[in-house]
This record gives sequence, C-alpha cells and structure tokens, in this order.
Amino acid sequence: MCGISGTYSTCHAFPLDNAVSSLEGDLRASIQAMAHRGPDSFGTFYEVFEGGSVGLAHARLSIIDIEGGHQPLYDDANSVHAVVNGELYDYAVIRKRLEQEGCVFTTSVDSELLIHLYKVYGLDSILHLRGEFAFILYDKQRRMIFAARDRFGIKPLYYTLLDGGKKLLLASEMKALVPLGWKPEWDVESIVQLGEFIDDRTVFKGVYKLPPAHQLIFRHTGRLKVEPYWDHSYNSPDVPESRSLEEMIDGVQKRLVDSVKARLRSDVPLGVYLSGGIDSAVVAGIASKLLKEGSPETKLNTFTLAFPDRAELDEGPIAKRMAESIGAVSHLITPTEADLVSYFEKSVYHSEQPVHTLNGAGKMILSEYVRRHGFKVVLSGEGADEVFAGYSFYLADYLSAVDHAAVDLGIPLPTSSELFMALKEFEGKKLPQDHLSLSQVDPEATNSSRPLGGIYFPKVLSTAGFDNQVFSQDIIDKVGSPDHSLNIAERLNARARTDIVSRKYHPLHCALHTCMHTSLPNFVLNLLGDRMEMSNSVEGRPPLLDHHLVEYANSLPP
Ligand SMILES: Nc1ncnc2c1ncn2[C@@H]1O[C@H](COP(=O)(O)OP(=O)(O)OP(=O)(O)O)[C@@H](O)[C@H]1O
Ligand SMILES: NC(=O)CC[C@H](N)C(=O)O
Repeated sequence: MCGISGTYSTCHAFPLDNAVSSLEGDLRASIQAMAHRGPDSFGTFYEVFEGGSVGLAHARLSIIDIEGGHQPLYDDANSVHAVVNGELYDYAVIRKRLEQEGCVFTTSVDSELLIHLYKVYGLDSILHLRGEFAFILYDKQRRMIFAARDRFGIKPLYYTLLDGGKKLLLASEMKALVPLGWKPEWDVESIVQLGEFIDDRTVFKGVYKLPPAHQLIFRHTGRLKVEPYWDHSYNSPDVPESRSLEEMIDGVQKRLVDSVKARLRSDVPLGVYLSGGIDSAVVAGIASKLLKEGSPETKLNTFTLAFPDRAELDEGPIAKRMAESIGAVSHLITPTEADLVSYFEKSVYHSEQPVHTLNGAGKMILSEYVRRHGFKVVLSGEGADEVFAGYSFYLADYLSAVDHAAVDLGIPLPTSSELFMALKEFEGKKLPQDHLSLSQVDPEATNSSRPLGGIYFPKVLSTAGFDNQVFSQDIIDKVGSPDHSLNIAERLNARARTDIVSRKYHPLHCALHTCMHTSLPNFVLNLLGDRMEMSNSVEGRPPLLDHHLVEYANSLPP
C-alpha cells in the first residue's frame, strides 16, 4: 500500500514564490511522516494560483509496474491529477474498454485506471472500481477535489477542514496532517463515546475518517460534500428464496475463486496470512491451486503467528498441517509475551486509536517477519466473519425471527416458539469471544434502550467498550454518561437506521449491516489490518471483502 495526502486551500497565498516553496516543503514532510507506507519512491504535485493552492503527495510501495507506476498520476492535458493507495482489479478488461473509447495509457500500473475512468465517467468513475483503495483526485478545470474510499474501509483516509472551512486536508494517516498545518487536540467526547470505533469520528477534534463506500467532494467555493456511493442491502425476509442450495453454494464458490484470482495479480512476492480457521484456509487453498495451475512447481508461502507455549491459543500446528495439505510452505512466527509487550506502544502509534489488546502488536510482528523475508503482499481471511456471520454472538439475532426466506430450501426450520427457547438457552451461555457478553443484554428492556429495533448486535458490541469508571467524574459531567449501544445505533446513517428499524431485513442481516459500518472498518480493518501491515510496508488484500462476492452473500437467506 501507499501513503497519500493532499491539501486544497481557497485562501489567497501571496507572495507566490514563498507559497510554492512552503507548500512543497509541507507536502514532503507530510509524506515523510508516512514513509513506512511506501518507502520505494516519493512524488508530489502542487500548484499555487490566484485565490488558492492545491497539493498532492504520494509515498509508493511499488506492487504493479515497478518501473513505470510512479505517482502522482496525471492526464495528457495536465488537468486531472491523482494519488491512489491500493489495488484496482479487473485492470485488463477495464483498460481494454477505455482504450476502445480512445484513452491512451502511459503505464501498466492499475492506479492509472482512475485517471481515465474519471475523464470518461466523471464522478461515476467510482462505480467502476473494484478492490481496496483510497484516492485523492484534483480536477483543475472544475477546481475540485474528489476523494473516495473502498466499499469496506480496507484502506484508510482522514480529512479535516482548517481556516474556517477554507482549507481541506486529507491523508492516509493522521500524523501526515500535522506538517500540512493541522494542530491535534483531543476530542474528549468522541473518546468517551467510542467515536473512534463506532462512527466517523477519531480521537482528535475535527478530524474525520471518510467512511467506507463514501466519496468526498470539495469545491473552490468551500463547499464540502461527503456522501455514500454504495451500501449493503439484503433481500426481504418474507420472500421465499427461489434458488436451490446447490446453486447458492456454487454462486459463492465461483465469486470467491474469482476474487482470489484477481488478488493474485502482483509483480512482487505474495503470501497468505494463515491462521487456524476456515477463512484463511479457504483463501490459501484457492490461491495455492490457482498458482499451481499456472505453474505446478510454484509453492505458496503461508505465514502464521504461533504460540507454542499457550496450547489453547496456538494456531501453529493446524496451520502447518493445512499448509502441508495444499502443498504450501509454512512459516511459523513465535513471539514471546515480552515481544508482544514491547511492540504494544508501536501498535498504538501506527493505529492512531485506543488499543486495549496485544492483537495489533502480534500482527505487527507478523508483518515485520513477512517484509524481512522479501514479501510485500499478503492475502488474508479478514471480513469473512462479518460477511458470513461467523461470530457466535450473531446467533442471538439469527434466533430472533423465523427465516421465512428459507422455507422452500428443504431445511427443517424451527417454529417461533422453538426459536424463543433456543434463544433463552443461548443467552445463558458463555461466548467464545469472551471479551463480549450476551448476559449483559436485556432483550426486555424499555424502548429507549432498544436501539435499532432491539437487535442484539449493538448491545453485544457495546460490552467491549470502556467502562464509565475509566473516566473522571468531571469528564462524564461535561459530555454525559455514555450509552454505547445507543451511540452505535444513533451514529449509523439515517437511511441504514430506517431500514433496520422497519425490519426491512431479517435481524441477522440488520446485525451484519451494523457491523459493516462499525467494528469491521474501525477496528478489524484498521488496527488488525492495514495499519499493522503498513507499519512494515506490507500490502494486505482480503479476498472475502470483494464487493461482487459480498453482494451475492448479502442476497442469501439468513
Ligand atoms: N495467528 C495468525 N497467524 C496468521 N494470520 C492470522 C492470525 N490470526 C489472524 N490472522 C489473519 O487475519 C485474518 C482474520 O483473523 P481473525 O482472527 O479475525 O479471523 P478468524 O475467523 O479466526 O480467521 P480464520 O478462520 O482464518 O482463522 C485471518 O483469516 C488470517 O488471515
Ligand atoms: N501500494 C500501493 O498502494 C500500490 C499502488 C499501485 N497499485 C502500485 O503498484 O504502485
């Protein structure tokens, strides 16, 4: 992955010469702050004009077209400039189509697609993008910044407004905003309310994450617009499914194989993060098979964080057996507890969010090993639990309503009273995810504490939040006592809330929808994904989070 940053100011900047050299210096310092994201090359574009200035900066981790793919990118008329972080798939097909429309490509790097797509489709270009990405594009003629983030929030992008809204700053990491003029200040309300984990806030005042599947437009008039270009949707819970089970299994398999295949495109060595479960095993199995189809001697490299002294946690032996069974090479990395502790502080610095586990430190040690052994790209099983309801606590929402959509599938379905009994029994059980709790969830609570139509997910997720006792009384007096499950519900966009509360979807789908907008992008993909990988210049690609696959999975009955 790369690091990108950008600035657009609608303030007069004179004298011009001084403004140019200070802008250039600021951009260089900004990119330097994220040099770990892209140590291979650096590039800037900047322009000072009457009534404002614009700057883009890029730190490159070269993956595709190593020689030719430097950024910022620009069109032949020099009127569109862009910096892109991430991978855009379906390159060959889209390029061919664009060439038929008269576009002339100057490199073979996937990122160049954005420039031509924008020239042909304007803002609709975003709908043609498949992959994990964040970009900032400047349209000189329209004096406009257009930025966006992938559908799941795999790649980060932060923004803030300065000078009373006259200056926009954007960057992959918040530390890169400082050289551009931003002065950090804690956002105590956001910290108390878990804004970092549940919505677009960060721990700093005035700095926001561009939410997943959102685009940002900033015009010379100072008008800022942030809006979604895509969202998850699910079928009606009352309409019986007409596809057979076999058809649906084939549908998932076909899209999953296609997703892994797209993500094997790389001009540098690539491996798989293999843990002990089915998610990464599926990815590794498909990747190994596809590689061997291309060249039978090729061996996939798998990387596993193992804890031989803690048998109950250790995924090493099963991952090793899995690697052997698919003809892959297994690398086991075995950090000690002291190693994890010594990486903790760095994991906070790189994730830029409150961290209360050593998981991030583990992931950082893993990516450090991967990079040291010459690999720049890893495929992972991230997102599978969120797309396919893998966490045990989802069972509560699944059991909350009869699955009418499945009536014709030939699977014996429980009646509503059987569901009710199963739910009661489940509520009393300890969850394997022991940092979360179902027992604290009271489904009989009054209306005001039944956000999102009473689904379990916000309440289960809120039990992972900080206890009120963490904060001093004067802070609580100032910002109010936080109710995390209410916050989770209220910070979802209004459209999503309406769909959920009106029971347009089955409660399980409502829970998955909520997770896609909260813990997946803000915790899993940030702390455990991109930021720990990029701290060591390793690009992560999660094939389970491909929008063709996810749209299909979302269409399946609960
Ligand atoms: N110990 C580990 N070693 C290597 N990779 C890991 C490890 N733990 C997690 N990962 C990577 O991160 C992904 C998400 O991990 P997480 O623990 O959230 O999911 P999981 O459902 O347990 O995954 P899986 O079913 O693959 O074990 C995994 O699929 C894997 O690619
Ligand atoms: N690391 C990245 O974000 C890669 C950007 C682009 N795909 C390249 O190979 O240069």
